Amino acid sequence: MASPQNIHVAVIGVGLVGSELVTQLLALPSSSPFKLVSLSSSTRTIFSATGLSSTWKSQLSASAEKPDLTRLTQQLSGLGKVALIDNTSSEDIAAMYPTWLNAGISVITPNKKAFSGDLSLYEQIIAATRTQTGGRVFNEATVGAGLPVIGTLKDLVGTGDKIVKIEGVFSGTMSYIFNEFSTGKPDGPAFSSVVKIAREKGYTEPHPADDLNGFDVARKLTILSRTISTYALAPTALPSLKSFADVQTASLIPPALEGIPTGDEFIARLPEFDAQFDQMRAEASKDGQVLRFVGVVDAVSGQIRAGLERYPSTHPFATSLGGSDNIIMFHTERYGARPLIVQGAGAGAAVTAMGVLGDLLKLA
Ligand SMILES: NC(=O)C1=CN([C@@H]2O[C@H](COP(=O)(O)OP(=O)(O)OC[C@H]3O[C@@H](n4cnc5c(N)ncnc54)[C@H](OP(=O)(O)O)[C@@H]3O)[C@@H](O)[C@H]2O)C=CC1
Ligand SMILES: N[C@@H](CC=O)C(=O)O
Ligand code: NA
Repeated sequence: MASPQNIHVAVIGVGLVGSELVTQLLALPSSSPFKLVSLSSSTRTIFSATGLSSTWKSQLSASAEKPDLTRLTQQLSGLGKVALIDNTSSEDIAAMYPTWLNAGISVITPNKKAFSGDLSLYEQIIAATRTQTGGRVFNEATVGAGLPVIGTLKDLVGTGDKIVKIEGVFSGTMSYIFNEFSTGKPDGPAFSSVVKIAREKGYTEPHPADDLNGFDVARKLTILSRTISTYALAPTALPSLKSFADVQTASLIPPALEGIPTGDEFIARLPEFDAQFDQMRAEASKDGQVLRFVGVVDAVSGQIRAGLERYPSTHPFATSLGGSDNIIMFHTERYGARPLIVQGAGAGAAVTAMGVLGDLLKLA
């Protein structure tokens, strides 16, 4: 039976996550309701109201058309039901969400910028989704990549449970780095070498300093805190964060490497600072401890913080994590004695694209 293909999909950003998302989307059964109509990189765009096919990569690289968000909005506005998927980390694209949502276009994204940046943008987004004609917004992959974190949190608070505290390892990059670097032994691989591998595995942000400075975790904690405040049935002690910069965050970036413009240069200079990380590892090991970069959203005290902490070598953060695993513990009124725990790969193209595509299925 022919598919109705009644949801038109426009994809912005076809890097690691974006190209995997398009591959997963085009591999859905032909009975799926999605029609891929537009693709954009930072330099080129293609649009076809009748649908794009598996030859999209060559079509996009052959296109002479430059991306233009105003024109794209006009093209999409006449199509009926539309989902726009933002796979960039761009603030400019994030700033367009209210316009798209107000035009009835739904937005799905792993991009954390809109939900963790300026509070007024976040408020405009939520307001737009609450109108009769507004599009819907889905951001499951912004925290824990494909892991069910945002959906779980919305279900908890939307059904009246009260969050006490959410704590865990929220960065796939930081998880990989410290799972490899700090195993409880006094020595091991150089810090800079594991950061380089995390980048090669596709776990890091486009600029790896955005992971090492703790901002990626601070953004995720901001998203969780705002999600609680937006959807909880009762008020909490959580502050109204003006942006992720309000989160108490301990950076791992040596001061001399602050502000280095490119990821390549940052990675090239990191070995200069291996000795100081070696020393931290050796000191933790002497006390039978490991280093882990963790985040906490405490809805009772109102404290939200991200930083490097030491845990006994027998702690679950030391024994049960591998690869880019995230672990997120929801301590709530209902899950009082033992927390609800979500754990698994928290970065990487395949699992992140799955989280994005899962949101598209929810929209359908
Ligand atoms: N990698 C991961 O494990 C995870 C990533 N995420 C998030 O997913 C998003 C994408 O990450 P990832 O794929 O790893 O990053 P990449 O750097 O691989 O891809 C980002 C892409 O965005 C494109 N881009 C940037 N600005 C624009 C623009 N204005 N218009 C169109 N395209 C643009 C770039 O295009 P060009 O190539 O032309 O420069 C680039 O290919 C980020 O927001 C990240 O935080 C979330 C969870 C996990
Ligand atoms: N760079 C991020 C990617 C997912 O959000 C991470 O390492 O967790
Ligand atoms: Na998730």
